[in-house]
Amino acid sequence: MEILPPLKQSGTVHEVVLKSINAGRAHSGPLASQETDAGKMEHTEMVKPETLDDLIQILHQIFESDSVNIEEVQSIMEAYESKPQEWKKFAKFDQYRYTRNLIDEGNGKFNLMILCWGEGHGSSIHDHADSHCFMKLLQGQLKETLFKWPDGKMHGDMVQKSQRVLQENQCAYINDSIGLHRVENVSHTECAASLHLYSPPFQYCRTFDQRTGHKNTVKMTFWSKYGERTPIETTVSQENN
Ligand SMILES: N[C@@H](CS(=O)O)C(=O)O
Ligand SMILES: [Fe+2]
Repeated sequence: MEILPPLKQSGTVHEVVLKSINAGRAHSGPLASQETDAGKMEHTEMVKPETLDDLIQILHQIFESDSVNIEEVQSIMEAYESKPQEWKKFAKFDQYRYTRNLIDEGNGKFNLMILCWGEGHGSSIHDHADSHCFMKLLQGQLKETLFKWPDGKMHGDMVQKSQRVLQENQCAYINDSIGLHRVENVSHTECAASLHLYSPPFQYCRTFDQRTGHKNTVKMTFWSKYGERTPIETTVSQENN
């Protein structure tokens, strides 16, 4: 089994220092980096989001900028300690499939949503439409299996690159250059909830048949938006992938 590629390729040592949100923010925004004498140790001061609302506010600030620092977003999302009472109003489960529940449209820069996974629920193998995808575990565990893009002259199953189990509060990252993935709640007794941030937002993605590598474009819909069930007439049969 292979470890997922590091997000940061440089030789710089990166240290994240958590600050309380009340301790005041650096002028440059939620995260400020500085080099030491050696020029190798990079210290990062980061505001720790105390609540989900804090986290959303910080994400809005970060995404005001045109360039996204993947590590920064991942660290901020990981630093939020999941408290179910803060997000349970968005977490709506379905008996048959995982649900996608929109929380925030991030000023058009990102979509933030909670995905609710019942026992045994999973996604098909899919891409992320050239967007950044951050996925933080709010409750339970999820298994993520990473696949290579099919190369057209495939014989047999799609090639699996790695597999890992994400634990509560961990935040994973994927984009199309890293590969494709499938996410599953393999537990037969526990449900799971995950917080996903996609930037830029997207409505369509492609799903892949594990045996043949054949792909399909699917429209992704929301089971609920801002805590309200999406009206039935606007939901199509394909609720998710
Ligand atoms: N990317 C999937 C969820 S997951 O399996 O990462 C979605 O947005 O529905
Ligand atoms: Fe995904």
